[in-house]
This record gives sequence, structure tokens and C-alpha cells, in this order.
Amino acid sequence: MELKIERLCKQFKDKKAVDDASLTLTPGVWGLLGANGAGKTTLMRMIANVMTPTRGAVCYDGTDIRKMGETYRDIFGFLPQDFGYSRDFTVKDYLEYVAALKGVPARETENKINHLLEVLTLSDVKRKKIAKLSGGMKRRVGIAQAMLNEPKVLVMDEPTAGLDPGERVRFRNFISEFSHDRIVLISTHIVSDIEYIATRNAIMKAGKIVDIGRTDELVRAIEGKVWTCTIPARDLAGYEMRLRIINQRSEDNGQVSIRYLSEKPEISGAVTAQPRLEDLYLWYFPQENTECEGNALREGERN
Ligand SMILES: Nc1ncnc2c1ncn2[C@@H]1O[C@H](COP(=O)(O)OP(=O)(O)OP(=O)(O)O)[C@@H](O)[C@H]1O
Repeated sequence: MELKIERLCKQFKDKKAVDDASLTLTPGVWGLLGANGAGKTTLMRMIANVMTPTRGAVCYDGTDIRKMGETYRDIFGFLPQDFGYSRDFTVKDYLEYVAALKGVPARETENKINHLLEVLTLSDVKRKKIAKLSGGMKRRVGIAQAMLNEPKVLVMDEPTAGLDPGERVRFRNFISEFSHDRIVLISTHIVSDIEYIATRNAIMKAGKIVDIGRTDELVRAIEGKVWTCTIPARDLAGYEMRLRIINQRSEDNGQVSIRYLSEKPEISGAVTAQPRLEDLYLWYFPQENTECEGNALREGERN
């Protein structure tokens, strides 16, 4: 099974949102990484067949998805950045409605919904209106609707946005299991969410796919460029001006341990560290601030 993205382009007036992107997705979890505006959402919408490419094609096992019609809908699941629902829908009503739209056989619907509600810890709110749920719960309802038809190809745009650390860990385990024999494409700003589960990654910059590979292959590009050391806290501001500091942690005695990207050690006593996907991301996108939920989770997981 493969989903082949062939020289895909999307032009919005004078903006090339996706520029000649080619990528062959095979079973497993794929991370789609890119800064804001890189073109991830536009690419995913074309893969979901809800946006027409200006040029190029997406082919599922050799057939253009635009020619597949309902057959593609049956094997495809999509979590858009904002999924639409009527304000009056309860979680259960909404999932039943989506199941019917997706042609899930009526006799299987209840079991499938209950299973997803349980795994996504939504069982307690199944009779609540979606509009009244927290952001993280709404996101999980979105994940459930995308997975109702047990899709062969599952595309999720920022699925972990708004999930708390525990929910993210459960999500990752669930997706890892689910991805066996299926293609799962996930875009996220929380790099650590992808790092743990992605079989492969595609990196997108200014509409182009600039790198594709397994995490260990990709991070080889910055081998010897990630450093760690401990410095006096009072010197931190000075180093922040000169170095690309990825992470910092206050230690006892007014010290701070830092992790930074540099061609050379720059600070005496610094040692090289094993590069991670987040380091690579910051190498590609130096202006991005990844000081977000993902870092908090990673620190917790290290301890
Ligand atoms: N309908 C549209 N009309 C005009 N420009 C658009 C449209 N949709 C997206 N763009 C532009 O295309 C570029 C890529 O946008 P896109 O939303 O695909 O990026 P992204 O990587 O998903 O970013 P984010 O992470 O912020 O969602 C951006 O410059 C965006 O402003």
C-alpha cells in the first residue's frame, strides 16, 4: 500500500502554498514538520481530497484519488485543524452521524463508537454537547470521528493541540498500535509527540519538502552540532545573544545547564550531545519557539 504525492502544487493568487512537493507514504506513522505557514495544512487538504491541486496528483496504489470518489472516502480518515459540527450535537449523536456519512455498517456503529470513546477517555461525556467540552476533549472527538471507519490512510492536522501531557502519551500509544499496516500522517508543532512514534518524517519549508527520512537518518545532519554544558545563571543572557539555545534548566548553586546548536563548542567544557528531532527542527527553523507543552512533557519523561 502506498500514497504517492506527485509534484503537487497549490497556488493562491501570488502565494505558492505548496511548491512541487513529492513524497511516497508507506505504512507507519509519518511526521510532517514545518514552521507556521510552511504549507502543511494545504498539503494535507489536498491529500484529503477537499482541495484541488493547481498541479500534480495524489495517487493511492496507482490511482488518482480524484478518480476514486467514495472508494477513497471509505479508506480515508481526516482530522482537519477545525472540524465542523452542529452546536446541538452531543458527542454520541455526532459520531453516529459521521459513521452514517462514512458508510460504517449500522450494526458495527455502536461498538466502534464505544471503543473509541473508551480509548480516548470520552465515555463520561458521550451525552454532553460538543460545544460545551474543553478544547482537549473537542480535539479527541475530532480524532474519534477521523478513525471511525478504521481508515487505511489517516491524516491528522495538529491532533495533539490542546491535549494535556497524559492525553498526549495515551494518544501516541494508541496511534502507534493503530498504524500497523496503515498510513498515518501527522502534522504537529510539538516535535516530541512525533519523535516517539514516527517511523519516518517529512520536513516542509516554504511549500517544499526539503527532507525525508527516519529520525535517526535525519538527525545525522546535525551530529556534532548539539552541545550541552553548565554555566553560571548570570552569564545566560550573554550566551542567549550569541548561541541558539534549545533548552535550559536551572540547577543548584546559581548554575544553568543549557543545550545549544553550534558548529563549534563555543563554551569551554561543552560536550556534544546525541541529536534529537527537536534539535533538527530548530536547525531548520531557527526562529521557531518550541518552548511549549512538548518540552514540559519531555523533561518529565526523562526523569
Ligand atoms: N486560502 C488561502 N488563500 C491564500 N493564502 C493561503 C490560503 N491558505 C493558506 N494560504 C497561505 O499559504 C501558506 C501555507 O499555509 P498553510 O496553512 O498550508 O501552512 P501551515 O504549514 O499549515 O501553517 P500552520 O502551522 O500555521 O497552520 C501560508 O502563507 C498561508 O498564508
